Amino acid sequence: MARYTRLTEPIALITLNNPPVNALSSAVRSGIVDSVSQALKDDQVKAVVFCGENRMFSGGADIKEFSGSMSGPPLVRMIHSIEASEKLMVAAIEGVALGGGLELALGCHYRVANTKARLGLPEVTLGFLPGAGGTQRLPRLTGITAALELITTGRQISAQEALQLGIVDQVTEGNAVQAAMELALSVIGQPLNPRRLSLRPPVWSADVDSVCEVALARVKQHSRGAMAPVACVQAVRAAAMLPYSKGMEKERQLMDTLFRSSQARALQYAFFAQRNAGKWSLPNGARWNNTKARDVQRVGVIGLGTMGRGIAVSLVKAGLSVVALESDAKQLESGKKAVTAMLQRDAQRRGVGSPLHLLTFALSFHQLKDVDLVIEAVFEDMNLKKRVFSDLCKVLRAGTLICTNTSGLNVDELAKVTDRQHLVVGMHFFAPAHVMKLLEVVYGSRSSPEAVAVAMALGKRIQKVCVAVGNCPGFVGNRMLKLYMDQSLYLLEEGATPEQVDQALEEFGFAMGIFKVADLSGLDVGWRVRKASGLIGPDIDPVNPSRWRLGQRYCPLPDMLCQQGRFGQKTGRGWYLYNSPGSKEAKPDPEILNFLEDYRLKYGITPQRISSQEVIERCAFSLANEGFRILEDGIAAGPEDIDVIYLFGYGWPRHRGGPMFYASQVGLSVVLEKMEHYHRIHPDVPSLEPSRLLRRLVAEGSPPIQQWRNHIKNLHSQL
Ligand SMILES: CC(C)(COP(=O)(O)OP(=O)(O)OC[C@H]1O[C@@H](n2cnc3c(N)ncnc32)[C@H](O)[C@@H]1OP(=O)(O)O)[C@@H](O)C(=O)NCCC(=O)NCCSC(=O)/C=C/CCCCCCCCCCCCC(=O)O
Repeated sequence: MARYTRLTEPIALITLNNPPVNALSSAVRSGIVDSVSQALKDDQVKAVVFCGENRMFSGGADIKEFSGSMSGPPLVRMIHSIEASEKLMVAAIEGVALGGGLELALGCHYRVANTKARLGLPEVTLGFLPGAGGTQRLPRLTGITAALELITTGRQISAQEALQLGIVDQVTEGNAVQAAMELALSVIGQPLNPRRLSLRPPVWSADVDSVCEVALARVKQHSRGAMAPVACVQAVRAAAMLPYSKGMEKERQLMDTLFRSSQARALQYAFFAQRNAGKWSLPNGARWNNTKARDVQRVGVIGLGTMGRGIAVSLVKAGLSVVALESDAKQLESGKKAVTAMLQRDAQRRGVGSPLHLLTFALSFHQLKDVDLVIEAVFEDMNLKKRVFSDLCKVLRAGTLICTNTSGLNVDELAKVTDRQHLVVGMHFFAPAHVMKLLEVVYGSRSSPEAVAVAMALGKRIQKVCVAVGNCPGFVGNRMLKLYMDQSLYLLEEGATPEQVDQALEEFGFAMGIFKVADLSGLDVGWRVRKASGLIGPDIDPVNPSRWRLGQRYCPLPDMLCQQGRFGQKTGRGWYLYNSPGSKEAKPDPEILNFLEDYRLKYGITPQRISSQEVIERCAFSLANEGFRILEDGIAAGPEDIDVIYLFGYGWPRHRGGPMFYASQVGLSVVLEKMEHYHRIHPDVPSLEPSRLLRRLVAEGSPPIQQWRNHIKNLHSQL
């Protein structure tokens, strides 16, 4: 777990050895403590170099240990004794030095990093702070402003930036261990006290208070309701005001509060859920580790509307060769301009060469004949997509995959018009596609495991967080979203205002309330979908539209807004009022309040006082309830996948883990009770009826979320 090597020079090498990321588990810490004591006992050893196996310094403390009882040598004490040692300690950083890994390096007297190394203190993303002295040592090296930024965001930096900030003493193109040894030999015998960061005075300056206030305002705005970033500011402020030992007391106090908090548990769950999503499995037993993905080099993108442009940009940025196709010359020209500009801007920002040579624009399907995979991103219209699919089959090679970028259309129905149903999968990108991290990879009933593997691998290559999901209307994300939207509309009918609902959701942690999101996306989008699905037709009275459609309660409010030309931000009016079309600042609109009052009067609805608690319960629990149905139906492999979709595609606050995790934290019996209560009051909303799986999990004693997969398996085997 930590290997001790006595080198011929007066140097000992301690190699952290805990693949894949050399996390500082209890065994690694024990190994380090033993190795350091061995070095200290050896009179010939004048210096110790720390490094990591496989050119990976350390990914930090072992996150898995946080959910159990912590044992082994405490990290804080271990690092302190390394720093206090009378022998020279040097960190040789390759790969990453993150969290406790960087804190260990900060305890060393010198730090050398390879140019490709990345350094950071990402603890805030796990719900706590760099609690092994990081909040006190880093500001003493970089000053308070840089330390605040790094610790409150968890941003990883390059070795070069670390050098500029004074975090490392030397950067080398070559082997960091070799460079660290050379540095050690050149400084052996020099006094160590100036190198011990804990001996440095507080980093006070006259503007500390204002700097911290600005940082506090920033973190409160960026991560609404998250405790850890606020605690990080408080801890760093202590480094500016207090001697090291007092600052460490403050760090410890704050850590004690955060460490077992529900937010920390949620964020650590999210960390593993995200990694777990890549380990996909299909109901037929095919899995990520028993299916090979063949290589994709050349991709066709059909349609250069908003989605197609974003997809093409993502592919090219990842080094793939792209043929982008449009149906008419004018659209092709405007798509070409937009994609080119996006790629050029990005290359400029990142200081890299333009990748435009990877991109070809085309008007004829024949130019797609050599591609390995096609992503169709035309308008969301089944007939149009079917036409494209059958035209494609005339020109593509036999083994070429056809993927459809759809937000909810039936992938099986599309596959049927092709000569290769096994090579058809859905790829549901989120807008803007070059920015949003989520990709739902949708397997149809005939999709081959290999096709899924290829789509998942391609998604990963373009740096998406990919989740494999089954085929049903809306897949996972939009199927759940519909119920969330329905509930928020019913709340308006019953007495709430858009700003009241949004405020409750934003206080819960969403970056934006659902009505603001709807205004941003455009209310006309859903209107078109409802028209296409037969919910709105010529038989509906536009003045007194029915609140009952296809056998259930229906809220016509959004349709009525669209009839007034209120499409959201783009028209300057939607659920909110905007200064001008396209402007982003949403203001409450008195017209909407009157409109809602008239509506309630017209339909004889007595407005109720709706509390924030009811908003959250009806929206969040409805999401989770549908999530349970999705699990029952086998559309998602586990609750973690659903949560990852909500975290990366729908703005669910990360410190609440995801809708399924939130339900598990609130308590499944509470969720069940609430759903029963709301269903009793609203029997005309069938989706409020508690799902079978929720009932079953409660009957089985509400097992922890990590065990739900087993219960689902049992449920399926009994069906
Ligand atoms: C950049 C990475 C390191 C690598 O990325 P990549 O190459 O893409 O690989 P991944 O797929 O992400 O990861 C590969 C596998 O490794 C697992 N992994 C990664 N990092 C860790 C880790 N740190 N611990 C455990 N496991 C890890 C990952 O899950 C993958 O596993 P698998 O293959 O899927 O099975 C990237 O992984 C990355 O960014 N990692 C996380 C980096 C990070 O966040 N580090 C910070 C960790 S936290 C930390 O270091 C904290 C330090 C201070 C702690 C002080 C403790 C004091 C305790 C005091 C307690 C006081 C309160 C007590 C009160 C009470 O008792 O009640």
